Amino acid sequence: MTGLIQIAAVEKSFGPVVALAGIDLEIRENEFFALLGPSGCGKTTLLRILAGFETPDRGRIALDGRDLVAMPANRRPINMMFQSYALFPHMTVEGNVAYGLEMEGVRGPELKRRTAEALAMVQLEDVARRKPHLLSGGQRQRVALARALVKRPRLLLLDEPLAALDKKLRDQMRLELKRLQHETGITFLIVTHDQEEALVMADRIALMNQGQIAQLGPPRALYEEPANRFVADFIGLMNLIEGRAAPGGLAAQGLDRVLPAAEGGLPAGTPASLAIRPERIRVRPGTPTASGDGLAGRVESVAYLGQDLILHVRVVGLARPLVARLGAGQESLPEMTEGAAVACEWTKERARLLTN
Ligand SMILES: Nc1ncnc2c1ncn2[C@@H]1O[C@H](COP(=O)(O)OP(=O)(O)OP(=O)(O)O)[C@@H](O)[C@H]1O
Repeated sequence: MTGLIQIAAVEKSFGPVVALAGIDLEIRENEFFALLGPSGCGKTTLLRILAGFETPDRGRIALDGRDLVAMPANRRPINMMFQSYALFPHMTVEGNVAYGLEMEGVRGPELKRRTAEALAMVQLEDVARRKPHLLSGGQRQRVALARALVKRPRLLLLDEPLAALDKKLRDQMRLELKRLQHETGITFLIVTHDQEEALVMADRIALMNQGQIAQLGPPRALYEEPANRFVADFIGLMNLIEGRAAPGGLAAQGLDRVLPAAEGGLPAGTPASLAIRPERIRVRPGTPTASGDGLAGRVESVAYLGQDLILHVRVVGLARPLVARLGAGQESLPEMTEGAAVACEWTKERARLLTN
């Protein structure tokens, strides 16, 4: 895949507030890209800069190698779908979708054909003559999508596109958005604070924190190989145990031993956190063997989540209980009750040492 958008050293402040503190990023042709991060991390600002609603203080942005910052918003081959959808209430669905094309001077059979195509793409042919207030939330969103896609932009910006929908519809629309991206071949850039949404939909994710990119990569890399504590904590559930790097793993604070972890080249003595996913922890009833690596603990709580069981295990000396996720098929489950003595273990390679 080739580069569509190049963002280099982009900075933006609002008075004393630094919204973007130096962003370098390439968005590729035909990819589904997610800007993910907590509220206030700068993702909407970056989206608005791409759309042309804000100007960066410093840095360069190019589309197909051409400077984008100097290009007026309405000349950019970029469309934006707003969180509020911003539909025209007095126009029909069809009218809303056709509007952008009419503004570009498209008329007659071509206007009809392209509008019909866009409506078919989001399965709204049946309600083409209705006004927006007679549509469900999901249908309104499809109109907004059709309106954004009909002009065939090179880049479609989506600002929290699923935020206004209920959970069931949201799950459905995730797949729908992915299908639309695939079918149209248009590059999608979505802004979301919902990590699950980003993991499910995106080809690549830029996880942002305080105006910077904390990690950029495919969902799997962010989940399996978080670059730092912030990423580990933000994506999925993660146990983080504080201590210092030591030969073989982490000399844990509050424990008189080294917990197994891949050292990742950290010199012994460096302050670090051991990161281990709940599904990587094995929990056995009973106490650890003297020679084993297991940590002795007591089950503090048990929660059934359909397929899985989430255990909180209190380990004397550790600041927080360990969270473990067990498949519901395991034989030892009947013994996992509150107060039960258990041993928690993991393979060295499954745990990583992270700094900052
Ligand atoms: N027009 C503005 N004037 C002043 N401050 C702003 C403006 N726009 C954004 N900010 C500030 O810049 C920072 C980044 O905001 P931004 O909206 O980009 O974050 P975000 O990650 O999209 O958050 P959210 O998910 O809450 O929208 C925040 O501290 C915000 O208050």
